[in-house]
Amino acid sequence: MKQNLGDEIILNIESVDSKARGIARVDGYVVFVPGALIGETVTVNIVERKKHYSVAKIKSLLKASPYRVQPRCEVYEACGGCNMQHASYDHQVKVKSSLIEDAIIRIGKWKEADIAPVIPSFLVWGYRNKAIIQARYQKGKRKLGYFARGTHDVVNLKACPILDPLINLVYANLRNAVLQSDLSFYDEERGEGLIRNFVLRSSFSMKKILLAWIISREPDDREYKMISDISNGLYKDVSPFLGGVQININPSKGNFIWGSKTQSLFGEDVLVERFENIKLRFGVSDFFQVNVLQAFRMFEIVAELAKDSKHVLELYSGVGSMTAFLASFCNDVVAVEEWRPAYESLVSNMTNNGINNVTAICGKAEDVVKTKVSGHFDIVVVDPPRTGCHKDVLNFIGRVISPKRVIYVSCNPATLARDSKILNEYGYNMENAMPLDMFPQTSHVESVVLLEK
Ligand SMILES: C[S@@+](CC[C@H](N)C(=O)[O-])C[C@H]1O[C@@H](n2cnc3c(N)ncnc32)[C@H](O)[C@@H]1O
Repeated sequence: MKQNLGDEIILNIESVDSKARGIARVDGYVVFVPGALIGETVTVNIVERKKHYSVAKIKSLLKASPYRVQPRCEVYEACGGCNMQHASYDHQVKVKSSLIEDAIIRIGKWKEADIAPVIPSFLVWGYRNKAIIQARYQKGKRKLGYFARGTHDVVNLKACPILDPLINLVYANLRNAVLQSDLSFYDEERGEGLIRNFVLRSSFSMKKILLAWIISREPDDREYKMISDISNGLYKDVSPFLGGVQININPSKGNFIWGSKTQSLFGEDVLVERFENIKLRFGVSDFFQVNVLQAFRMFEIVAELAKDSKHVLELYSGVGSMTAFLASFCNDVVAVEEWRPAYESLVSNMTNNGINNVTAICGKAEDVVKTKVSGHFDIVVVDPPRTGCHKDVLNFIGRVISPKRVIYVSCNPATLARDSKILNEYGYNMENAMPLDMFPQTSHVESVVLLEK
């Protein structure tokens, strides 16, 4: 049935998609309803019409799901950060199980995959160790917060309930001080204004925070003094939690956060996270799993799966968190990481932990495998970003080194399904998939998949 913009209709929600949008069908035509849960009956208005689907906004709930709960965050409706706070945590976990099953079976075309239920997170609030706060000048006002869903409009944010409470503490003090100053915020349209972002990272085990000011140009003397004064004030207010403060200059027009020039204002320029006897350092721009307790659980799962292997190739290794676990179970590990600061942390993490069976290589996995990696590997472990593995990486694994086993760690079920299908063409079968909830209150889901020849 054709719907027009603004039409009011009643829908029954059949399922939920990977963006946590309820899905309803009207005469075979799909309607996405953000914020609706499975089993709900809703009155909606059509707000977007495309050739094959529509998007609708809930006007009223005629039948609410028993799993519907009051979102904890006061800006939840507008903010682009979380999309599942309106569902109970048990229900979120069930939805994620069906999302991963759907990706593996529908996109990946795996008929006999053994998919375990999602392992819930230890913490469901206050777990996230990283915040990227946007500072923007919009409609004549300075705003500090997250982007609204699907736009670059900033939603003013005072605190975020999924963040480590220590980050919220530092951010609250920072926010007050910055808004009291007259420092200018970045205007995306004009490419003017000084402050672009604040990045706050935390170490869960050491109770420390790193703060980076991302600014669009060299500050003048007055601006530099204000940044130093605010940072020093913060240092006094939230001591002993603030480990260090840095300034990064990013003059580019794009969305990438980091510029090439970083200067330390004071304190440390790395954090240390500890798990039993392993200590891992990471810099403010390095990748580090955002939910640390759940991440360590995942590394143990990966190391257990890899434990009978002698020679391991690990691609997309970051600062070496998983590498340290793999190295303790296997004879040797070749670890590849593209981002130079993370590679440097990887090298020092291995040395500092007395791990001497890891060869670290800095470069893009798709290039490194063609030029710097050779020899026999029993297992390849990959943990790529959301975009998945480069096709040359999959080709190298499947055709060139052809290990008996591949462990694929993924934060995106769609690219996992796509890549595992390609590996299937190279003769790998999916032995099992173990999803974990690394991102409570959102529809993201992490998985560890074992593929074997
Ligand atoms: C999802 S993280 C995994 C890191 C690590 N396994 C962990 O759990 O901490 C992906 C890592 O791959 C790196 N990366 C992204 N693209 C890459 C590429 N083409 N080649 C090598 N590394 C890449 C990123 O810098 C990041 O450190």
